Amino acid sequence: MSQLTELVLASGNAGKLKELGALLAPLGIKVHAQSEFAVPEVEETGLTFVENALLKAREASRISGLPALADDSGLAVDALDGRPGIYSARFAGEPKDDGRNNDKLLEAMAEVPEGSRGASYWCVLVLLEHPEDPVPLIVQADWRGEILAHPRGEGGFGYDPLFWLPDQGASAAELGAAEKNRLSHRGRALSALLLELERRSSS
Ligand SMILES: O=c1nc[nH]c2c1ncn2[C@H]1C[C@H](O)[C@@H](COP(=O)(O)OP(=O)(O)OP(=O)(O)O)O1
Ligand SMILES: [Mg+2]
Repeated sequence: MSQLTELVLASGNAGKLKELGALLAPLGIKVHAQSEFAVPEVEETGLTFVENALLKAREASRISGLPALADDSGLAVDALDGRPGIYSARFAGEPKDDGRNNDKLLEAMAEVPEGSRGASYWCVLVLLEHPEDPVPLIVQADWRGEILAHPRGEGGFGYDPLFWLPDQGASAAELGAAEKNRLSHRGRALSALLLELERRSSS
């Protein structure tokens, strides 16, 4: 890929925009929200994070005329056989709502004992140079934690108040923004994406 100086973030999620924007802006990459181009929310019909991220990136790139970065992510809970997974945003139905999703997760985990409450956040990032890009740059990363029995913290978004990090002694919603970005599935996926971009542009 030629030098990446400008892109559209193919997401309507304010939490993702904030986190990815904070990581990309210092690199001199001009980041546009897809709302600037009135990109509509695409139906996430894929069965994997990769497929859904591709759908979102392609639509945003097509409408904006810019390279597009999409994030499809979610929470896979061990005791729920990996649910809600790709359905994380719609776990409690439409319209999607973080509060109702968290309530539903607490309810689903009510009988699960301490020691069996492990879970992983997953983040897939897809970068398309243009809508017909045949070689999308694709990376994925996870973040291990445990599901709390009660919410803690005010930061982050989504399931963060229920995502406990034993090593930090904090929920994801109790971390500072920079610390979350350093540790998280999203922050680490973006590091991998930037490495791969670097490798491509220098070869
Ligand atoms: O760091 C995170 N902290 C908390 N929750 C998170 C995180 N990362 C993903 N999640 C949850 C939020 C949502 O329930 C689902 C993503 O769903 P996902 O379809 O990728 O995003 P979305 O619909 O909110 O926005 P969009 O598709 O426009 O990017 O996983
Ligand atoms: Mg979505």
